[in-house]
This record gives sequence, structure tokens and C-alpha cells, in this order.
Amino acid sequence: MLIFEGELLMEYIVHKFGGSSLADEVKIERVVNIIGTTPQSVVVSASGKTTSLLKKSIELALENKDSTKVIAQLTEHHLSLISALCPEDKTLKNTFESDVTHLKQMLTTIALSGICGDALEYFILGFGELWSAQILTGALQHKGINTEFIDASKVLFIDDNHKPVSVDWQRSQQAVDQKFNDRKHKTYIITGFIAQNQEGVRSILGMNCSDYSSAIFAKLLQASKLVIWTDVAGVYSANPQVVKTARQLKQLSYKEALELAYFGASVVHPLTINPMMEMGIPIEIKSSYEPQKQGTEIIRALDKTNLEQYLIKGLTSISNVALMRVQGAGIIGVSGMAAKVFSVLEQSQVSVMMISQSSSEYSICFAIEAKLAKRATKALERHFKAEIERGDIEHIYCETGYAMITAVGDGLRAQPGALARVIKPLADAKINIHAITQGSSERSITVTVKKEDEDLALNLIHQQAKNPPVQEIVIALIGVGGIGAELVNQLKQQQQVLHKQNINLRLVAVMSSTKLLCADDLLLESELLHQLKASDCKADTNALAKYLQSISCAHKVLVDATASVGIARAYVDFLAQGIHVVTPNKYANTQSMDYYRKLRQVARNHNVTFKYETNVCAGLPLISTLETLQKTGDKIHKIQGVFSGTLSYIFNEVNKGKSFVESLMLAYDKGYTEPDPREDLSGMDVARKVVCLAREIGVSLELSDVEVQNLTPENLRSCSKEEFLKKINSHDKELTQQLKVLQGKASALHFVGEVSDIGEAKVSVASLVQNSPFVSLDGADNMVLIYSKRYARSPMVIRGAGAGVEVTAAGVFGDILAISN
Ligand SMILES: NC(=O)C1=CN([C@@H]2O[C@H](COP(=O)(O)OP(=O)(O)OC[C@H]3O[C@@H](n4cnc5c(N)ncnc54)[C@H](O)[C@@H]3O)[C@@H](O)[C@H]2O)C=CC1
Ligand SMILES: N[C@@H](CC=O)C(=O)O
Repeated sequence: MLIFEGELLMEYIVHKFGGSSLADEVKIERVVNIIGTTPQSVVVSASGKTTSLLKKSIELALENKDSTKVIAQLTEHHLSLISALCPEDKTLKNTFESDVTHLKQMLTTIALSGICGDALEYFILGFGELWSAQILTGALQHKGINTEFIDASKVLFIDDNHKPVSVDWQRSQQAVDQKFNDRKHKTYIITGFIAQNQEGVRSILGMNCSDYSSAIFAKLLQASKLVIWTDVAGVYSANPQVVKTARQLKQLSYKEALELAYFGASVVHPLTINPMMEMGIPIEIKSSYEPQKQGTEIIRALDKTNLEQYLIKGLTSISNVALMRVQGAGIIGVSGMAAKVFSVLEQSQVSVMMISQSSSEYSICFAIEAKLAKRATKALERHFKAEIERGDIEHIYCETGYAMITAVGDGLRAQPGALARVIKPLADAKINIHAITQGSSERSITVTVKKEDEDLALNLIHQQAKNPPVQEIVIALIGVGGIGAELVNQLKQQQQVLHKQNINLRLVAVMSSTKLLCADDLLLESELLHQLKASDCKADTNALAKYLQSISCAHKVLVDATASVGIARAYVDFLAQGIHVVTPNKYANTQSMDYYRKLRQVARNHNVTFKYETNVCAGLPLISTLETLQKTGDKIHKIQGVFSGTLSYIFNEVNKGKSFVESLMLAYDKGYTEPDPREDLSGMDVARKVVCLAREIGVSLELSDVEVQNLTPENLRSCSKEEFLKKINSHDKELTQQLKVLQGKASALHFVGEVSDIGEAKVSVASLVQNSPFVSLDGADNMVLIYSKRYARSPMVIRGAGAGVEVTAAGVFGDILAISN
């Protein structure tokens, strides 16, 4: 409705303030400021915990226990509000004190009789709203604002014989039209929750029904908007305490809000929606703590972009659910069986939250609140005693410990694949779905899972909300040397770019050889390495795995950027816990064949990936190429190549006239060498690569099977790395000379590795003739020749930088991203 204020045509707004917004004097002052001087209607709940305290006083009285303390608490709270907000309003103080006297008398009657009928209980519970509405009226009047208090039990008429109660719209409309006749000039403060029943007695609309009151008044007053003020700024896509990435929703359709509210989201009371939907009155949900902040709008038609952007608008869950199943061959085709089951439940006041019936009609499965499980089982067993005895019903199963998760969104309607959005991430994470239904509106999909899977399931489904869905990958990094540190740089650089492509990367843990640092997203830290050094947490792979376990995400990746055997041996434990492993470290793939097979078996069993593209030729696409060739039916016969970036660099520089040790130290400084450069010089790094390749083409090769030429001077093979680096210079002449001799008349020298499909494997210095493809190599380049059934005459050639932090980290990054596919 629009009303004329002077010359101005203005909106008429009905507000509703919940108990949290009216909990104390400061909050009520805030409400007074929000209301301001514009005439409008305001529906209020009881202040703070008043209704619970009134309920508690009844319970104490019923047990004949002393409720003085509770009453004193209520009295003190309200008297302090009155004296702070409307000190001169003696009538209000007297009315309140007289109410308290009556309340005490009623409690005494309950204590003496041991009985409290519904009517008396509702009458008592209604005091809270009467008090808060009168106090707010007083506070506004104290500020000189023209305000009138309305006791809803004088104008709102209901029939409370059945639940939910029904409103006598006609009678209420007449009363409201009469009572609110000064709407243009006055603000009305109305009690929420209460109404007058068919016996003319003060009653309630139902527990937590102040939202509903406000919707009824918005309808009766033909408001142009209903604003519901609460303690959070609008509705979230999921509970932010469970789903960290939950976002505030700007818009919801009435039907989305209805489904969310029905399935347990604290949006608004479900009954609130219907009258607003019927009248097309928009609802806005806002925070009274931050009134300037945009809230959530509930309207009839959503704007199109909003509809298309999110397939799943919101997620709710009900945690304590029991699944029940009435099962038996004797119920197949028996007409009215389902009706009987549900009418027994209705008579026992057990509300059914979800139903699924097998198409064979062999069983009827439904979900109820876990606390009602015993009552429901007993009632069904009693009613179907004869059928059970005859064996028509084999059993009435009831199991608690479930949670019911509902995904809601107008975008889910008539959308092929909508169901898969909900169930696929759960299947991938091996979360069993025990029951599933899609509402006939197709606007909601409900799955029932074990309670222990609830939080993970919520997070996984939430990642599917967007269209297309967001892929979240959490990363834990072990080893922050050359490759590890560069990987962090690249992840930081690309985080925003990937975010726009719906890939959400989070670095949640970093571990050095001494320290472990865990956080929500370490990519946001500018001083990551300093923080890692300062961390109180010792390096520990078990602690890291445990931390990863605590994170709800479909893709958790461990990146090992060390050259540690110990870490490589821990991969099985990570894989077995559902954590993917990505690594440039060659040690895992070059342990025994048994360990090699075990890694793959464990990864398969736990539906996770082990990726190691950078084990050979750094960032070059070699492992993936071999995989594709073989998957498409090619047969690899031989692989030959310059597989060491370090040795390639040394040989290229020596060929140009540089000394051996100078070239080695340059390779070391450029980050090409292994942490201990003897790993390169000894040929072992190339030998590991050859073993890795052999195994990729199906040859069971052990490291000891490879024939290796070792270039490390004999007396420096077993000393420490530091001693080696100190003494290697004294071997420069001898090493440079050794290469010159080896070169002889050859065009160039390179350290070449090769492996064949019959298991011949060797790594050694090769004298190259002019037309050898390796002669053209430069810098730290690698070159690989793949001879296969399809590439028999002329091998497939892969060439490019074979070492270096940038290309290697990029290769690791590529493996991480491949996991989300
Ligand atoms: N540098 C390169 O061009 C390439 C390296 N790789 C492989 O990448 C891995 C890392 O190489 P870089 O970064 O160059 O070596 P790096 O020596 O710079 O870094 C290794 C880091 O791992 C740390 N570390 C060692 N043991 C650890 C443990 N148990 N727990 C936690 N941290 C530990 C070290 O303290 C060091 O910070 C190696 O396995 C290497 O073979 C693979 C392809 C190319
Ligand atoms: N040290 C290695 C690094 C890559 O594996 C090399 O030089 O090739």
C-alpha cells in the first residue's frame, strides 16, 4: 500500500524486530533509531530470553519447584529497561508490576494443581511480547514520536484448536481497519506471537511465530514491504559456522525461502511466506546491528542473472534425524498402506520430514526427528501388530544418527544434471547416501547421510552451488626450497585468475624439515617463510595429515617438494586418507617395485591421484604423453634422452670451453641440481628417471638394474655435501680433461639415458656424431626420443628446459590443477 504523507506518496512498511534486537537498552535504542519518525507498524518479539524464562517458570511450577529466581530475573530485566528507556512512564511500570503479580498467582496455581493446560501456558508465554511492545512504545514516545501500543490479542483472531492455527481473516481485517485508522500520522507497536482464540482468550500463533505475526499484519495493513530485523545481515547460502565459503544471499524467491525454512534454515518461520507470496509483498531480512548493510530480499521473481548464476541457492541441514523403514513382501500392492503408516504417525504427533517409497512398494522409508524415533516405532508396532505376526510386515526398522541435507534453488528446476550436482561430490568423497528425494517442485533435493558425514557433505555440495561449480583444492606443501618457494609464488600469482575460472586454491599448510605451519589460506600471507620459521609447531607428517583430515574439501593435495626418502615413504599414509599426492621428488617412484605397486593400489582404493609429471624432464609433458600413447594403443619400444638438466648444462658449457666445475657451480646456483649435486654427477638422478620411465612403459625395473656411469671423483663420493662443495674445485682440471678425452673426435658429448621394453637400461656419457639430435641442445635443455609402434621410423621428440625452479614448479602446478578435473 502507498499512503499520502502531505504531498508525498510513500511506502507503508511493516517491521518485525526479533528478541535479539530488543535484548537490552542499547539494542532497543538502536531499534528506536531505525524506526525513526516515519509512521509505520512494528511487530515485536519478547526481549532477549524472556519467552524461555517464562517457559522455565512454568516447568518449575509444574515440578512444584521454586521459580522466584526466574521471576526476579524477568522483573529486574524489564524494570531496568523501563527505567532506562521511559523513566517517567509510571503507568507502564504499574502495568508491568501488576502483570508480574498475576504471573506469580498463576504459577502458584500450577504448582498447587500440578497442571498447566495449553490455554494457561499460552496466556503466560504471551506476557513477553506485551512487555517488549509496551517498552518500545514508551521509548519512542519518550523521544516525542507519535506512537501507539497495540495488543494483538485485541485485533488478531485465530482458531487454535488445530496446529498450525488458522487466522480469521475477515474478523481480523475489520478490527485492524478500525484500530489502525491513524496510520498516516502514527507509528504502531504491535505484539508479535499472540492473538485471541475462538474462546476470546489470549493465545499464541505457535512457538517462534512472531515472524508469522508480522506477515499477518503486513497483509492486513496491505504493506508495501515487510522488513524482518534480526542479528545477522540476511540469509546465508549455508551455515557459515560449518561452511566457511557460505555467502550472503541478495535475493531469494518466496518458494526458495519456503523450502529453506521448511528444511530447517533459520531464514524466517515457514508460515511467514504464504501471506506475503499471496499478496506479492516483498520481505527483506536485515541486521538491526548493521542497519546500513544490504540484507536479503525475498520476492516473487528473481532477476535472471541471479537465477542463472547459482543452481543451488541455499543449503540446510537437520542434524538429528532417524530413518525409519516399514518393510515386507506383504505390503506390496496393498492399497492405502502408506496412508495407514502416515496416519499412525500423525496420531502420535510425529511429523515426517522426508518420504521415499521403493517402486516395488516393498518398503516405505521416511525420516523423522531422532527424538521421536521411539514413539514412532512403538506406535507403528502397536498398530501393525497383526501384520507383523502374519509376516506381511517383516520389520519396522528405525535407526538414528543421520542428518538430512537439503539443497534448494529455483535454478534446480528442470535442469538436467541437477541431481548429479548433489550426489556426485558425495560419491567422490565416498559418503554414502541413505535416502534421497527431489521435491516435486524440483526446487529442492534432500539427501540423508550419516551424521558424521554432515559437515563434509554440506561443504562438498556447497562447492557445486555455482554455475559452473567451483572446484576447491586445498594444498599442503612439504619442502620450501627452490621448487617449493617458486610454487608458492606461482600459486599466489594465479589465485585470482583461477578464482575467476571457478577454481579456488587454498594453501593450508607448509612444512620445512623442522617446522609446520597451518592456516586457512597461507597464500594470503606476505611473510610466509618467516612465519614458518616462527611457528611453534614441529614438522610432523602425522600432524599434517590430521590437519588435512579436519578440512572439508573434495580435493586435498599433498605436494612434496623435497628430495627426502622419508617423505616419499609417507605417501601411502596420505593416499590412504583420501589425500592426493603431487611430487617432483623421484624417490617414491624409484623405491622397490613392491612399493611402486602399493602406491598405485592404495591410490586406486581410495579414489585419489598420485601425480609426478616433473619426475622426468621437469615441466615437459613426458609422463602424460607416455600415458596417452599407451592408452590409445601404442606400444613403446625404447626411450632415449638427455634427462638431466644439470648435466646437459655442464656438457653444453664445457663444449663451449667453460671449465667443468665452473659450469657445475653455475648449474647449482641456477637451481638445476639436486639438493646434493652429486646425485646428478653420479648419474643416479638420471638412473632414477630411467627407472621411472621403464615402469611407465610396463617394465619391472629396479634401480640396481641400471648400468650407471659415475662422474663424481672417487674421494668425494662419501663425504658431506659441504665438504664436496669445498673440495670439488681441486678436481676441475681432471674433470674437464676427462671430458675432453671422452669427446675425442666426436662432435659433442652428452649424458644420455636409455631404456627399452625388454628392460635394458643404461645411463652414461655418449660421444655424439654431428647429425645426432642431441648435438643441438643448449642450456639446461632436455631432449627425449620416444620410439614406438606408431613412431617407429622417426621417433616422437620432446624438447625443452629440463631443470629450473620456474618450469618445474609450473609442472607441479599443472599436476595440482589436473586433479580437479
Ligand atoms: N630443481 C629442479 O630443477 C628440479 C627438481 N626436482 C625435484 O624437486 C625436489 C626439490 O628440489 P629443489 O627445490 O630444487 O631442492 P631444494 O634443496 O631447493 O629444496 C628442497 C627443500 O626440501 C627441504 N626438506 C628436505 N627434507 C625435508 C623434510 N623431511 N621435510 C620437509 N622439508 C624437507 C629442504 O630443507 C629444502 O628446503 C627434488 O626432489 C628434486 O629432485 C625435479 C625436477 C626439477
Ligand atoms: N637435478 C635434476 C633436476 C630435475 O630433475 C636435473 O638437473 O635434471
